[in-house]
Amino acid sequence: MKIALVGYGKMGKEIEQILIARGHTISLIIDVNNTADLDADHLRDIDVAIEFTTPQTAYGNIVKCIEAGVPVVCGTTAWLDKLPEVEQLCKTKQGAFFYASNYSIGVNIFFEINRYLAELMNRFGEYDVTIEETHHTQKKDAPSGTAVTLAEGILSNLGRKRKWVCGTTTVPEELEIAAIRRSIVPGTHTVTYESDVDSITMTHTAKSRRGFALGAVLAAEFLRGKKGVYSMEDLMRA
Ligand SMILES: NC(=O)C1=CN([C@@H]2O[C@H](COP(=O)(O)OP(=O)(O)OC[C@H]3O[C@@H](n4cnc5c(N)ncnc54)[C@H](OP(=O)(O)O)[C@@H]3O)[C@@H](O)[C@H]2O)C=CC1
Ligand SMILES: O=C(O)C1=N[C@H](C(=O)O)C[C@H](O)C1
Repeated sequence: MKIALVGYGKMGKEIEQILIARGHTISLIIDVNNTADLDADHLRDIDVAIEFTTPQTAYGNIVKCIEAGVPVVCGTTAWLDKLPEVEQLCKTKQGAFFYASNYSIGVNIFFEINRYLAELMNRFGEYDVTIEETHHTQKKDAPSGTAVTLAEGILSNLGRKRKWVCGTTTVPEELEIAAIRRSIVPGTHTVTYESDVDSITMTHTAKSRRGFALGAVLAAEFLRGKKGVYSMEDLMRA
């Protein structure tokens, strides 16, 4: 496939290595210095654009690609208030869009266990639940997109929690997310259920960015030739 890499930071460079290893061609690289090149002319022969930039720039980049008729795989976090607009644009333009807060296969298995455990815990009110995420100090957003997805999985399955908060809370209906920034950690997420007598802890630890990058390339291969909006649940069940 001919790929446009939109964002050439830590993830853009990791994805480039996986693309080359899987025989794809990187036909266009857009970074902060050449955003004007993200237009229909430069995107003409591109099969899929892979977007990993910043919370402030992702939405604009996605719109430009979809308007140019190019399918987009996006991994950028903390812009999702605009997701309904992207979904609408996809319908209007017959476009294709794939989003995941985390492209690692292991995390997506973890998401499924998280939803199942939350449902099970409805019967056991003596357990309180919290989320903790740890990332490198260059990360721009908090909590992580992955922690938000974990929180949403708990909120939609565990009746006694109403909303998530980033930081500490003493309100029983609030789900606490602790966001820790430490050196070079690629991404660690822990869900803990705690009662007076014991605790249950589930942790996913990314050993590097390779798992995120591989998942994003698998998503690009999945999206080629499709129309509509997709997620890792579609990819994992394909
Ligand atoms: N879904 C997933 O699996 C994963 C998601 N992420 C998310 O992906 C995003 C990027 O992460 P990461 O690569 O680590 O971050 P980096 O900061 O390393 O890379 C982002 C890059 O985008 C560039 N950039 C800024 N503005 C634009 C623009 N308008 N167009 C194109 N490029 C631009 C930045 O340039 P400059 O630095 O010069 O401003 C930088 O090189 C984050 O939101 C992160 O949370 C990360 C890992 C996995
Ligand atoms: O910024 C990162 O590095 C990561 N961002 C994603 C997130 O916000 O969840 C995914 C992963 O944890 C790494």
